[in-house]
Amino acid sequence: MQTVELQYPLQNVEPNAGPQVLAIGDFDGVHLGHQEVIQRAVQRGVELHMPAAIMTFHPHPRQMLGLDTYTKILTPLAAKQSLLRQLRVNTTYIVNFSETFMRLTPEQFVENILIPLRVNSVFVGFDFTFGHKGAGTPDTLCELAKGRFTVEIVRQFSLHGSKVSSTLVREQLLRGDVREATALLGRPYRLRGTVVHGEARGRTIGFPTANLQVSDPYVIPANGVYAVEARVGSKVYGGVMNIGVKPTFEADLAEPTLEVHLFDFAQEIYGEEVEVSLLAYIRQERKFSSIQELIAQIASDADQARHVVREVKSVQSS
Ligand SMILES: Cc1cc2nc3c(=O)[nH]c(=O)nc-3n(C[C@H](O)[C@H](O)[C@H](O)COP(=O)(O)O)c2cc1C
Ligand SMILES: Nc1ncnc2c1ncn2[C@@H]1O[C@H](COP(=O)(O)OP(=O)(O)O)[C@@H](O)[C@H]1O
Repeated sequence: MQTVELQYPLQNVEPNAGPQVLAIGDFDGVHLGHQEVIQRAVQRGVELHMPAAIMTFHPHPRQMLGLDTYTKILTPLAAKQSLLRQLRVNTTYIVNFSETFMRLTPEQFVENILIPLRVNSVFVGFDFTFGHKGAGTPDTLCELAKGRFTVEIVRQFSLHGSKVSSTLVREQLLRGDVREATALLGRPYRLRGTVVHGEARGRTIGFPTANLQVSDPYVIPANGVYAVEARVGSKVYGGVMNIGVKPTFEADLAEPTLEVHLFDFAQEIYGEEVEVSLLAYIRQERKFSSIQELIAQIASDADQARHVVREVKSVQSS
């Protein structure tokens, strides 16, 4: 997959780039609804013998527009690119969501961006909006195409009776419902970060925990204990993660810490990148009246998490 960064006005579009199929959207989360739009575009590309491209925006438009609740993201750019590659997208256009780009009218977006890219068919979700203040809708896009490209509007994708959306995924994560988030995403929710030093207390209680400093402004799931899988280098380990403020030890931590105890693992990994997949929520974090009680509880959490990891592995291999 090639990645092309676009600045407005366009400069680096090859003048004789062939016609192509294009799916447009923010695609934060690359959830099942997004996957439907993307897969339909990819499929059409195959049928028409044309490359399939995705157009996405960076930074996230809602972030640029200062809508507070959306400053946290589900899939940072690198994760999104890797998912798009797996979906067999040929090109990803990353449009710099600048002040100038933000002010384009729907007509300018079509004439100055889509037409120069020689789009043959454009796929968008039913609730897609574009152009200054989101004035353009899928219907506007059909009108502005004036027969030069086709527009396919992908209808609402639902699961368990609800519209699959990035907002719903966020809500489920903030409630700790990672199983539902997994269902909506079509894969577990993943967080990437670097292992940093903590208080070096974990090893003294028999459960060393790799403290994760996340690499991007991720949506952090609800505080609590989770069964996880964690990729360290090229290997994946089962583990148990605590997201929280450690009330047993700390008076008032402002930000939750993310710490993972990896099963059957004994290496020093400070400074390394770890990618954690959240598999299941186990329990709320709480304050224990003694360290012994906390240790016993962590041991039981670890047993439960091992069970979940085994279950997930057996489903994957069946
Ligand atoms: C599975 C697991 C569950 C945990 N649950 C709690 C908890 O309920 N309450 C709490 O205060 N700390 C909890 N902790 C955090 C421990 O207090 C923490 O790992 C320990 O203090 C080590 O911290 P350090 O990495 O800074 O050395 C949990 C940790 C793990 C790995
Ligand atoms: N099974 C394990 N799971 C997580 N980290 C481990 C494990 N075994 C060794 N480590 C190492 O130990 C560190 C965690 O030890 P800990 O005593 O909790 O210290 P810290 O407070 O610095 O996190 C990890 O960052 C990692 O380098």
